[in-house]
Amino acid sequence: MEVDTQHYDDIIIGGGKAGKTLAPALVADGRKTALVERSLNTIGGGCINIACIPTKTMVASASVANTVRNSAAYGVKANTPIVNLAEVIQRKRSVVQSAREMNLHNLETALDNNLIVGEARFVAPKTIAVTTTEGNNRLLTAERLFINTGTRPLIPSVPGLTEVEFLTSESIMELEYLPEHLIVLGSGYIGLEFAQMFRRFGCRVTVIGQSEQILSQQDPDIAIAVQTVLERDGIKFLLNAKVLKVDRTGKAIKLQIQVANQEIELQGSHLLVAVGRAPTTDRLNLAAAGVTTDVRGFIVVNDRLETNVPGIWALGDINGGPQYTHVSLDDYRIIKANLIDGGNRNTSDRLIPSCLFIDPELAHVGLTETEARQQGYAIRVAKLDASAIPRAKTLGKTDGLLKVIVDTETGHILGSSLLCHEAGEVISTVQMVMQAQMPYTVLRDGVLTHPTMTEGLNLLFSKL
Ligand SMILES: Cc1cc2nc3c(=O)[nH]c(=O)nc-3n(C[C@H](O)[C@H](O)[C@H](O)COP(=O)(O)OP(=O)(O)OC[C@H]3O[C@@H](n4cnc5c(N)ncnc54)[C@H](O)[C@@H]3O)c2cc1C
Ligand SMILES: NC(=O)c1ccc[n+]([C@@H]2O[C@H](COP(=O)([O-])OP(=O)(O)OC[C@H]3O[C@@H](n4cnc5c(N)ncnc54)[C@H](O)[C@@H]3O)[C@@H](O)[C@H]2O)c1
Repeated sequence: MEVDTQHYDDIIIGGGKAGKTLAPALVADGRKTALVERSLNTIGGGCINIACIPTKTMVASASVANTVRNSAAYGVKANTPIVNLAEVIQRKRSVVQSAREMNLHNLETALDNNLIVGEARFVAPKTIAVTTTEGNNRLLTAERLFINTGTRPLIPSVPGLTEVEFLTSESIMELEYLPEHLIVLGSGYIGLEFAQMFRRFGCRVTVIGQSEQILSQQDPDIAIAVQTVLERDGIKFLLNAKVLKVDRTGKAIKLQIQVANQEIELQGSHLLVAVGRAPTTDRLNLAAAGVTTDVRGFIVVNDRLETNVPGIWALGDINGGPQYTHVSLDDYRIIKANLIDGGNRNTSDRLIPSCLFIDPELAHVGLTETEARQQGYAIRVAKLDASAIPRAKTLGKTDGLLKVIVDTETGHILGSSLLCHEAGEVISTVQMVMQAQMPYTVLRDGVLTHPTMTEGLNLLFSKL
């Protein structure tokens, strides 16, 4: 078989947020660069195709359904909303399609023929083999390689699970009809976003969590506040639960579950599995490159994102760091600073915010109260009910709890969790004050526009 071999300065394997942003930067730096992406349907990476953008597009539809359903409270009469899931999915597809086309255009402009569409695997330390989607076998070698291949849904080993047709975060976004009763396995980010979305579309929803608390990394008071809000929407929770067996009987999926000391049976029409993400390293043949992975299969890197093999870096979810698009983007910035701009950046100096896109949103930055205490800080904690914020009252969006943790000695903010309308936006203000290492009094006394959700920070910090 004839194999075409080409040499590059740099090869990027996988075009997630980091990889697709790095490619044009390397080209602009004068490097002969190739980017290998698995298929034309995945151009642009997970975020735009199967993750952040499609989910938030569908969350927007769920929010409209909810607004219409509750319109009478605002003095506006509307009929009960009818959700046409096929049309919701069509809207999602069109948002994804336009993002993918833009990404393809950008990559082709930057890389020309060096955007290679096919799955890559290592055959030697600095050599990868790619069978392109057109069926050509290519060998590519490079001085430097950047791995940015992301993750896929983790499927737990539950007896019977693989014999029933279950949903993942990808297939649930292709359903054409609303589930009658959606069971969600996993009470983390993906589980909760889909649970509320489908509840607001009009489905019965039950969430199964293995711990006593949902969102296990959050403080208990915040996790309970989130659960309360979701229960008010009509979502049922089974916590401290272990699924023992899954079966299908006719159209129903039947779960045998141990909850505390009791064994119960739960039946639903659909089952979504959302218990975390697995790295896509298994098909990369990293052994041929000598790249080390951890026990879960994520690539081990140092704080400059270097693997154990000189000249090979790993960026984004695949390196085992926090799984967010903005972290993957910052991984790109670290590489650019160190390899292009002559700087010296690492992962240790960055503050990473996050936002769970339920309604109200839950945004977080820095340490939780539990973490601050574990790390030995002397702290002051303030909490504010979202209903105290004037803007929340005007909008009729008074659910939520805002919390901040401050270092008693320095007055610096150590962390904050905001469960309120537009929390994902408001948290950036807290983050900037933290990054600037300003005292919390800046947010207590700063003149903030009235009436905005951010103004709630005046009230929150006044409680300290
Ligand atoms: C349902 C869902 C919702 C999410 N919502 C949010 C959110 O709202 N905000 C947020 O910040 N994060 C969110 N995330 C997390 C976010 O999507 C990821 O952290 C982010 O996409 C990681 O990007 P990455 O750079 O690691 O690579 P990815 O975006 O995962 O891209 C990796 C690319 O590599 C390609 N690839 C894999 N193997 C190969 C190979 N062997 N050869 C060639 N190409 C290969 C893949 O096709 C893919 O295109 C969400 C995740 C999910 C699953
Ligand atoms: N808005 C956002 O930024 C956003 C949205 C979705 C996903 N993400 C990212 O994607 C990552 C993956 O999301 P996820 O929800 O799959 O993972 P997760 O880690 O957020 O939550 C997984 C949950 O499943 C539970 N679990 C694990 N095994 C289980 C089992 N066998 N039975 C029942 N429960 C089990 C865990 O205790 C955990 O609560 C997130 O951690 C986040 O970084 C971000």
